[in-house]
Amino acid sequence: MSQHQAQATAPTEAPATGDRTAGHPGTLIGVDDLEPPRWASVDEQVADASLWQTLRELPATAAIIVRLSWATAPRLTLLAGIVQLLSGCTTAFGLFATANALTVLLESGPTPQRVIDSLPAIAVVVASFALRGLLDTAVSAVQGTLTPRVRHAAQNEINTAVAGVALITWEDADFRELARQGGYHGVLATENSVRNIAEVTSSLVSLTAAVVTTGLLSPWLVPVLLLATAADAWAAMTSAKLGYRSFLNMVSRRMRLHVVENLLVARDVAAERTALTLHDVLLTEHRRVATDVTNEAIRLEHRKSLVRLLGRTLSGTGTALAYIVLGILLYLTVMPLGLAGAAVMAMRTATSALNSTMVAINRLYEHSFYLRFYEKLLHEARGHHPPVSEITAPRNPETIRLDNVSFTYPGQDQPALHNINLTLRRGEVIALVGENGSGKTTLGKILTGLYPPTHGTVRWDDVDLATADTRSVYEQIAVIAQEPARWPMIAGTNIRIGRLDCATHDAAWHAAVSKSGADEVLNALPHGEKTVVSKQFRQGQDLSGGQWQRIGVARGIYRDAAILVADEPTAALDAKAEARVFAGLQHATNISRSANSDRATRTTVLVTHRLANVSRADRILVLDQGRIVESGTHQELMALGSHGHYHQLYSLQAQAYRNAADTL
Ligand SMILES: Nc1ncnc2c1ncn2[C@@H]1O[C@H](COP(=O)(O)OP(=O)(O)OP(=O)(O)O)[C@@H](O)[C@H]1O
Repeated sequence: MSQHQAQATAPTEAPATGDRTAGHPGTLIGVDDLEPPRWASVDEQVADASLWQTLRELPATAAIIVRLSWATAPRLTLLAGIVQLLSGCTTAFGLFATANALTVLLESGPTPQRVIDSLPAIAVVVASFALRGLLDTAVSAVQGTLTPRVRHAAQNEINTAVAGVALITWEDADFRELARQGGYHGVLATENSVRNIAEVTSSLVSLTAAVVTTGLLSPWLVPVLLLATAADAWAAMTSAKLGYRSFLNMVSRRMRLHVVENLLVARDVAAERTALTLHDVLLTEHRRVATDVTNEAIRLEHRKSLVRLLGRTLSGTGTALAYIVLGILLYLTVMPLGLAGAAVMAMRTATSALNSTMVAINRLYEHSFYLRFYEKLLHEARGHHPPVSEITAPRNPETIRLDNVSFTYPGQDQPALHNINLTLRRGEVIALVGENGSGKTTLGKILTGLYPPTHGTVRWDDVDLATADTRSVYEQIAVIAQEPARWPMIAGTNIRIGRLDCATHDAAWHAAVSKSGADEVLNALPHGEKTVVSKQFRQGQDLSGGQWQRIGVARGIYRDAAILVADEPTAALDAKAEARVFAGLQHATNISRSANSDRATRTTVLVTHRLANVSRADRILVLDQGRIVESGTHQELMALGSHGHYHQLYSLQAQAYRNAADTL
């Protein structure tokens, strides 16, 4: 039995109610090891890079942040840099001043006199501390203004890049996960990195001052101090690297957890979750994966503790060595006692500055990994933007022509469409029929330019859509989806969302709501079209499936587009509403839809299994396994006789109605 099977059949905490996943070969999802995303395997190379290689990349990380910060608020960035440097310089100055005061205090001679002699030096120390306090306040104020702006800019950059990707990109699960992780961890890392860079700058200045002071007092002390730091640096960076590697190892487990967590709370599966008594199954699966994740987190912490222990031991040895060297210098009278006091203080300051530098560099180093998500997401998203083109799609095209079009979904072996040749003419109502999975929805997306064909061309008049500006294409289309989007807004906006710039109650609005039957839905709502139709809000309410479908149809008609694809627009409608919608769509094809519309007619593509409704279509295309196998009017296709696909499908449906009528 494999380890995974063993995990699946013997979950760590099977509830008393019984573990229904235990009988599965594998897990609830069905496969245990979900393949990690592509970008995670690329990042493994990053996690395996040597410390030196990664250190060398830190300036590049800083550059990303400085660029972003500069682009967001150049003056504020400059100011942040200046106050941070000044604050570091003041610390350095304070250190020199303190060393000076100590040297005077510990010199030989009567104590009262030494105290009096050191007063000016002590005054300088006090002044430097006061200035440091002021500058620290300035640093916080500037940081507090800059950091949220940088985060906002980073989020905006990501949103803009992600919003612009071609529709087909969302078919790629790796990209979706990258968008989720990069959008969260990456943006958070930009904010944190701004702080870290500021910390690194200021602590490096203090560190330099402390090391220089120590070196001036005795150059022998510097190498041992640096040895202590190197050990700390190694420990901090090794532990960051371990953390990142563990994150990558757990990516697919966390994805699985995310899926199960969503299922536990998602409203759209709540009824089935309850009726199928899935709570225990989901909880078991969650516990099983969460146990793996927790064990890994514990293992990681143990490994990190070991690394830290080793680092501390080495760095403690380095510090001890520094004090031994100081003792030897005193013993050999190479260094007078007066200077030794200052040296101790400088060494303590240097150690603390080294520590804070290391902590800051380490944090920056940690965040640099997640900044990669940010950069990678930006890069990938921009790479998936449709090319910019000067060519615009024709308004209200006369013909839509598909030549030898084939289409395969990303990551699939079998094409969903094979070698389609087809011409649609303006004003036609075309019905796409065929069995489940025959390619109807896919064909609708290809001829509207939503998906690019894998082979072949789609032309609107003479313009190849592959060369056209996509926005100009999408402005010409309306899609009534099989399951229309349920926008979490008021009912009216749910209808107008495809043409928000239009007047509120024009002729197009009335046509859309009456042809779709959405008028009845709006009338039944407590606040009419102003009713919030989303349970995401406390005052919101939901609609039935059929009511949503009417809203979806109204939205499609209201869009007033040259090409309308209605994909199963009536699947959830009652018979009366269905007849009304089909009549409405047919009618909407042949009339001018709004007073200010310059289009005479539109092209309508109907995808449906309700064959009684397509008999009046101008042309019916029958698809089978991704190919058009028949084409013609209802009469022509019925004339092909009982061997014809359409004839068979139609007769089956008609027979079902006749049988039902006979039994009454
Ligand atoms: N997003 C997708 N990724 C991969 N394969 C897909 C995807 N969507 C559909 N397919 C596959 O492409 C083929 C055509 O699907 P399509 O949705 O176009 O069929 P359809 O005729 O509209 O089906 P139905 O009548 O059930 O709505 C099917 O084999 C389906 O499994």
